[in-house]
Amino acid sequence: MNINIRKCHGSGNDFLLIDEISMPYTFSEEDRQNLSITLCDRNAELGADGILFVMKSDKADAKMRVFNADGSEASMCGNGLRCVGRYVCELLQKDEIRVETMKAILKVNKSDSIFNELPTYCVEISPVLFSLDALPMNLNQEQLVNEKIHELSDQLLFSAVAVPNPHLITFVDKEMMRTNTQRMISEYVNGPNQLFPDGVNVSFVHSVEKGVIYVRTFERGVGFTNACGTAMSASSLISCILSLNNYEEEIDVYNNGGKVRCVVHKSDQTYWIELIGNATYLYDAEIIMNNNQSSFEVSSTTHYKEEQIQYEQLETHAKEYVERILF
Ligand SMILES: N[C@@H](CCC[C@H](N)C(=O)O)C(=O)O
Repeated sequence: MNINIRKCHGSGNDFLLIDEISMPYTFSEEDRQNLSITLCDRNAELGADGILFVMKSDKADAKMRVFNADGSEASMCGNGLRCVGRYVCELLQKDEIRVETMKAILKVNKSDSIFNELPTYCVEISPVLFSLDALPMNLNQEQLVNEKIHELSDQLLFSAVAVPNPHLITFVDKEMMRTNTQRMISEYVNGPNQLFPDGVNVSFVHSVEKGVIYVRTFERGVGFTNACGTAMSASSLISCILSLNNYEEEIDVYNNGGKVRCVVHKSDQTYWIELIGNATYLYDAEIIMNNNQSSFEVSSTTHYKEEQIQYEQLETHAKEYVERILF
């Protein structure tokens, strides 16, 4: 089987995008799972945090399905949606589209550049659900906002929210950022455990100053990634609930792969978030899968060199900033 892929990233959270609109692939569910495990493997030639399958939709301009590197499917992916949004906008020659995702149809639009001339897209992150059943999280209460979970830590205060993929968020100081605590908690809640039967994305967040946070995420189905778009959106939301930031105002969110901007909207008790950031293409490749889908060869690649060079400037700026605030 020959497959064309486009390697792309949002804040260094990298994906292999496969276009099922223009190409007549007929993947089974098992194929999608196998492709994710084989192609995303960092020890093989491509490597990525996940695969974005772009498909036809009868309800929106396109449909996105997201598979993590371990072959599990996620209900949403904020950084991935920016990449899919750009791809579909260019395909349909539009500046604004709607994309069907597992649980919602979401708006994506081309936006003013976040840094120099970087291709920048704004995606809607919603619905926002605080009910623990939505994650799911097994705790004998309705919601969890800035509270201890004794099974995980006797010190940290956690918030749980689904956007609609599940997130566990804690605001910490610099010292805590430098410890192994996030890895230990993340591995526990993403292994066989009573609290999160389906696992959860775990973010440690440092509030730098009004309007600026730093977020590091251990992603369910992947491990530590450079950035997680839904996690940065959920963290911005919790920062507003905790009065560290303001609703309807821009929040700069630094991460290990760069920087995005979030705006948290609230009307009555309903929330939604705008996630604004780069959608960068790295290269196109044609790959040949072997028959049992456990290995592949790359037959040709074309690189988007200019975009990569441009992005490196934002990456350098973000790395220097993070180094300064944390160390
Ligand atoms: N990196 C993504 C989220 C991908 C899915 C996540 N690992 C999950 O299983 O929920 C993002 O940018 O939001």
